[in-house]
Order: sequence, then structure tokens, then C-alpha cells
Amino acid sequence: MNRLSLLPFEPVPAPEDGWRPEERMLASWIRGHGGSEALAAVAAWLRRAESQGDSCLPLGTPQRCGSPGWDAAVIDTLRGERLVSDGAARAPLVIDAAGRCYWWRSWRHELRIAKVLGARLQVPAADDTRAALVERLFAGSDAAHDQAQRRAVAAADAPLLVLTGGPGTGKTRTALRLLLMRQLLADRAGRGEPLRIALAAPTGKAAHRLNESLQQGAEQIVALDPQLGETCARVLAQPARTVHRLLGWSPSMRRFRHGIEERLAVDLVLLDEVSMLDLGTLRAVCDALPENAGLVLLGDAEQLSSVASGSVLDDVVQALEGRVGGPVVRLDHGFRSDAALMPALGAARQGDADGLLMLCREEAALDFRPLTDATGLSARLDAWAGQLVETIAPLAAGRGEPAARALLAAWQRQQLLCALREGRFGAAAAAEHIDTLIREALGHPPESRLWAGRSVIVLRNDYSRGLFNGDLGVLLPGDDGQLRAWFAPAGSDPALRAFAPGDLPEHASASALTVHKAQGSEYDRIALILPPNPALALLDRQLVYTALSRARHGFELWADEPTLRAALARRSLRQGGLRERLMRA
Ligand SMILES: Nc1ncnc2c1ncn2[C@@H]1O[C@H](COP(=O)(O)OP(=O)(O)OP(=O)(O)O)[C@@H](O)[C@H]1O
Repeated sequence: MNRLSLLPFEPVPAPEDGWRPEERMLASWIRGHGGSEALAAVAAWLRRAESQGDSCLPLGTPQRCGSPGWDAAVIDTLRGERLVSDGAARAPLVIDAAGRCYWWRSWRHELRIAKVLGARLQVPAADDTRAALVERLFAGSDAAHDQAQRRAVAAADAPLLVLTGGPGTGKTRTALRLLLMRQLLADRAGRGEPLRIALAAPTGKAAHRLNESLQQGAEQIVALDPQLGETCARVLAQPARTVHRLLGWSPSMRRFRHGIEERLAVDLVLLDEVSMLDLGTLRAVCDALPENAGLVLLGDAEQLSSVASGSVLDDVVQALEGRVGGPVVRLDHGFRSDAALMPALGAARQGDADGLLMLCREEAALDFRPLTDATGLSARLDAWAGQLVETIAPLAAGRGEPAARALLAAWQRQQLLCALREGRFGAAAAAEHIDTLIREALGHPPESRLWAGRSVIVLRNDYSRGLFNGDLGVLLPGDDGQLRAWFAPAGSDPALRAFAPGDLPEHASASALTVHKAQGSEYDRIALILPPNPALALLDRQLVYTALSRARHGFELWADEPTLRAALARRSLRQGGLRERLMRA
């Protein structure tokens, strides 16, 4: 951006909290390049909308970011400006026929994704051999509830498949069978060589979990049908990676090595946890995907969308679910024996506050704990920390790997989640509160950050050490008495990984996490804090659903009833045109 041409910018009306520096800078740039004051205001609002996850700004009506909505005549005048196009020619801003304003890049992301996915909508015809293979792959399956899974596997060689479902509905189990089916179909067609399959997920932690689940699933299926051993080894030859790794992200050049010019050498890409993927990254996958390669998307479309812009899985599912012979398969039966939270997940998904509150009264696994102010929060945090001390204290005196393993497991038993990171009800303050109490109880000096028993979360990928954003670890001395940070095993080595605390990439306390940060992890029991403010737009049903979906056995809601009702009534839809473009595909 050319800083020399920045001009002062004071559009009216401004948001209540005033323009942020980056919004002001974009607006000034527009002014400096000959754009009108009105266009500068649109650019500033578009930046604000993007920071809330939208990929565009609909101009005709007021938006949740606070933008006012402009008259049709004003929008027409904006269309005529030199910095604006209708998308046919390159320009900094695009206003499409529906009056949505985009930055050129986001516009191209949507177009490209819609084109690549839209070209993959044919579904293969059923035949008897397929049916026999499906039967073989589903030996030992719970036949009363696996119809949707079978349907997905029968269509394994479709150019596009989208598997969506809540926790424990069998997405990974089905994905393994889908890979096997695809390989068996290729063998039947006389391919001879193994398929080149790339497995990836948005975060290192999610990739690690995918590997573990697929390996476990392979062991189970081979135990029943040993002849599948070789096929399993072939389809799982390459372990799952982060999407960035798969595409060859270069941090120094800030671009991917693979793209339209240098596509991936693969026959199939399977992406897990796609709800966490942002628009730009899915576009990068679409660019790098060879024309004849298949694409399988797995995830829970009801979960919170990526922290960056776009809600790609939700858009794809909403646009293509229900299309006859379409690529979306929804799995809705919870298979885990501890599926006690499934009805609550259903209530959260549908925004049914009465239903959820009733379940909280009736189900032992669910609890509603009224939370109306900071004093109430403090008391709750004291009690929560007290429970943690009981579990952690006996383990924090240990040393070496077995003790660290037990400590890691102990921290998985209960996890506090917060809607916000900052503020009195945010994760940072709650973690500080809890850590202070545990530290005191364990007899560590105040202010110490390096104490045995502490749980930490990694905030930045460190490829050289194999530590990734979201990885959870604990601090405990090794056999030599030196404090170490211990993390779950990676790859085929079953040992925990130990690092000197000073070698860790950026990290923070994990005693309380935001719901976003907890995505991809599961805990026995979860408590979710909703700040008592029904007007807070960030509190929505996807947030409550996502927090609930991270709990295996128990869930506590710390909230006041009006806030919970308001949150469940809100289904935040991110603004974008991908859904509509896919519906037309
Ligand atoms: N058809 C089936 N028959 C028997 N058990 C099944 C079936 N489908 C899934 N399961 C079992 O349910 C459990 C959850 O399956 P899986 O891990 O594949 O679900 P998931 O949707 O990937 O879960 P998450 O999103 O939590 O990772 C596993 O123990 C799996 O073996």
C-alpha cells in the first residue's frame, strides 16, 4: 500500500468506538487513490466486517458490524468509481450484482472455491460390486444406525464428498472406510499402484488426532478382516499434516509453494475439522488440487467458524445438503456409549433454550449454575480451582514420564472454557485466578510461571520442535529433577515429548481457554462461562454448541438465564456469497 498517498479520513457516521487504525488507514488509502468519501467509509466498514469473520459487506442494509446501509442511488454511484469493479476487471473493491462489497482477493476466493467445488458435483452410480465392498467394510458395524455412513462409503470415488456430523457420529470411522473403498475400487479398475492420498487438518493438533483415530480404526478393521491390512497400510502411508504444511507454506515469502502453477501430486485430499478452515486457505487447497483429484471434507458444520473470515463448511453444507445425489452426507447418530450429552447438543443446535434448561434440571451430566456478576464468578472459580487442586496436587510432586503422563490425563478431566479472552469474564483472567490458587496450594512462590503441575497451551506453530498452536502440555521435573514441559506423543514414537520450558514457542496457561482454542480437543467435564450480557453479539448458539461438543461426560453452564436465552436465539451467519454461488453451481 502506498503510504505517501494517505489522506485524512473522517467519514460520518463512525462506529461507536471510533475507527480502528487499520480501518482508518484503508479509508485514507482509498481517498488517496481518488476514491470518494463514501467509498472510503465503505472500505473502513468492510474491514470492520472482515474482523468479525464476514467476507463481504452487503451495502443495501445495516449489518451486524454496525454499518448503516446505503441507498440504491449511492450504491450505483459507488459502482461507477475507478477503484470499484463488478468483478469482471481487477480493481481493489468489487461490488457484485447483489450489492455485496468485497476486497478483490476475497471475491476471487469465493469464485474459485465455487468453481472447483461446483465442478465436482457428479456422484458415481451404484452397482453390485460396490454394494459387496461396502458390506465387507462394514463388518461388525452397528447396522441399525449406519445407513448414512454406508451411503458415503458407497460414493467414495465421488469427486467431492462432504461428511458432517456432531462429535462421535463416526466421521473418522467412515473416513477410513471411504479411503479403503476408494483404494479397492481403484484396484478393481486395475490401477496397480497405491492411490496418492493426502490427509490434512487446519491445526497440528487436529492432524495429530486424525492420525491417531485412523490408526486405531485400522487396527480394529484389520483385526476383523486381516486381508485389509495391506490396503490400510497403503491408504495411511502418509500421515496427516497441517493444511499449511501440505501446501508448502513459506513463512518468509508468505505464500504457498503449491497452487495453480504447481499442483499437489495426489489423487485424493481429505481434510478434517473443516469448520476451522478459513476462506483463503480453502481457496489455496482448491488451487493446488489437480483437476482429477477427489476432495473429501469432514467436520461439524454447527461448530464455530474459523477465527479468520468465512464459514466455509457451513456454507457448503447449507448450499448442497438435500440436493438429490449431492455430495453432503450428514451423520446424526452418536455412537459413543457416553452419548448423554447428545440431546443437549441437539437443543443447542436448534437454539432450544427451554429444552436445554430442562435437560440441565433432569440429566446428571448437565448443570446450569446461575452467574450474574463478578463476585459470583470469583466464588465459582475458587470452587473450580479447589477441585483441580485435589486432582493435581498428588501428581505435581512426581517426576519423570509416567508422572507427567498421569498429570496430562488429570488436566483432561475438567476444563474451563470462556466465550471471551479478555475482560473480567475472559479466559486470561480466569486462568490467572485459578493458577494463583493452585500455585498457592502447591506452595510455589507467587508470580512464578514455571511451577510443577502447571498446564500450558502452545500459541504458535514451531515446526522444528513439532509443537503446534493448540497443543496442550504440563510442567513437571524429569528424572534428573530439571523442570520440563511434557507433551503428548507424536508420530510412531509412543513416548511423551519433553522440552526445556525455555525452548517452548509462545504459550500461555491452559487453566481456562476460549472456546475457539478448545476446538479439536475433548475433556471429560467442561464448564462454560457466558458473561452476563444478553446484548453481546459474540454469544451465539454455535459458541454454546461448540463448547458442549468438547465435553465427553459432563457439562456445566455458568450463565444467567437471559444471556443464555439470547445466545441460543442468535445463529450468527457470516456474510458472504459462497453459499449462493454454490447453490447456483
Ligand atoms: N457404524 C458404527 N458401528 C459401531 N461403532 C461405530 C460406528 N460408527 C462409529 N462408531 C464408534 O463411535 C465412536 C466415534 O466414532 P468416530 O471417532 O469416527 O466419530 P467422529 O465423528 O470422528 O468423532 P469426533 O468428531 O469426536 O472425532 C468410535 O468409537 C467408533 O468406533
